[in-house]
Amino acid sequence: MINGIQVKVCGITSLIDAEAADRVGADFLGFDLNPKSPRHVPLEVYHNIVTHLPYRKKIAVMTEPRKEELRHALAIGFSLAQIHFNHTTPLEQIEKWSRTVGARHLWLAPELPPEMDVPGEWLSLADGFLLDPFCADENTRDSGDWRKFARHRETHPDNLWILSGDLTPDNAGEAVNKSGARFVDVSSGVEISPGVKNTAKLEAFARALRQR
Ligand SMILES: O=C(O)c1ccccc1NCC(=O)[C@H](O)[C@H](O)COP(=O)(O)O
Repeated sequence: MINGIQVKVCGITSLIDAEAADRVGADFLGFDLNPKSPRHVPLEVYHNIVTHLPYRKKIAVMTEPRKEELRHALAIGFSLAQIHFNHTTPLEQIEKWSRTVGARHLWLAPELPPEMDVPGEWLSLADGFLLDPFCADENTRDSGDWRKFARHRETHPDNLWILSGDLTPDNAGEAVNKSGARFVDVSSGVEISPGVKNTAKLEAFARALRQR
């Protein structure tokens, strides 16, 4: 927790990076299990890392997983699964993911078009939602997308709302202040290359949250 904000550092691929994230105050560490991701972490490496950091919450980051993959992730010690999926995914599929691990072990990270809100029928299926409120147009970022995050958080306080997507040391303070987020997720904004974190950027990110 940094200045009242919970932090997840995602895309951890090494013990060095896990320890650096831990030192700056990350509450959650995200491990990408998608083999196609440049941040993919093989399970042997994951096991080696968590042996040294057993007390941190570990998130399995997955893209539209099969039921068996999801079940396996929880069985080998991940605290919960974060599923990335397209907004057109049928409700029955999301219900299956939820039934497989239980809503309290599930975060959903839907790719939503800017004009689309999280559908009401998804809310009971997962504890948390990652909402990426950034949009291509810099000019509308301030007025539209921060409000979208804030609106979800205020309207549905029983869910955990996690601000994610393109957060950096430069924009984290403003992002939190304008969105009202109490939980942020950062990955590429604290890297020197995909899957390799940078201690100075992690420290700068933490400083931005402390000084906001
Ligand atoms: O990081 C990836 O390569 C990735 C690939 C496929 C699905 C999800 C992926 N990453 C998720 C995350 O890193 C974070 O949870 C989050 O979306 C923030 O990422 P960033 O915008 O890089 O801060």
